[in-house]
Amino acid sequence: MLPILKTTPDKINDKVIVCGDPGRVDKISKFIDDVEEVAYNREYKVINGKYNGQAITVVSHGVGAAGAAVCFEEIIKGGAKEIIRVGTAGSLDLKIKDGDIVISEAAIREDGLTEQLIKKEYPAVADMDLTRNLISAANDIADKQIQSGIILTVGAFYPEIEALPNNYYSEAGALAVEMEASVLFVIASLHGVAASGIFAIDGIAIDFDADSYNPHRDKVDEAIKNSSIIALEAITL
Ligand SMILES: O=P(O)(O)O[C@H]1O[C@H](CO)[C@@H](O)[C@H]1O
Ligand SMILES: O=c1cc[nH]c(=O)[nH]1
Repeated sequence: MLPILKTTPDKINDKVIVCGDPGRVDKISKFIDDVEEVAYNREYKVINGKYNGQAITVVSHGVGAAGAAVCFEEIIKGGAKEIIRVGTAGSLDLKIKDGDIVISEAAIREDGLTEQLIKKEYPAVADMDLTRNLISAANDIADKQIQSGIILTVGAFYPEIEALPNNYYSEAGALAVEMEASVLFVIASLHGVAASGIFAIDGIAIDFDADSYNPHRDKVDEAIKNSSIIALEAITL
């Protein structure tokens, strides 16, 4: 039993797409054949289906490191061998705008969780082959140029007395910020599982202004749709 996903290991396919929002699982399911809802417990919605004739699982992991880590550990226990995260992220580079797409080669471990699993010196890197597949599928599908590079994973979404470290890592060349990729890459690497990520940009997150954050716009939806198709192509190449 996978107690928090509330399903059994035989329901998890080798190829898994993960995303934060359970609603995005439904959107991705529109591109998949023979869709079967497997489980829906807490923020974790699990569906199975086929893409390019190959068995695929799609799972939501919610917002933030701790809940996502539970999902990643359980899908790997269930037998996942290749995992791609389809997410949204804020831009840390003024040349990368709303509706653009970023592919992650590695993630900075400001997630607040993975240091409880392994020392911070251990890198959070994406699998090279899956990342290459994403870049190649993106070049075939998207009509805009797609950037790939290092992204930032942070534990907090809303800053308080302390600011988010967005500007610091922007200066260091990070392309975008989100909240789960480093967790995925560390846990996947520790288990010898391949993982990568693709992100729809939903705003500029340099001098992050949480009050103006609004991912619910057509150009972001379009980038999420394209990212989903690119991920499905990449994982079945
Ligand atoms: O759109 P998702 O996949 O949830 O990704 C991003 O959006 C959420 C914040 O709104 C965080 O989970 C962040 O990583
Ligand atoms: O964590 C996130 C996700 C999307 N956009 C942001 O600015 N931050």
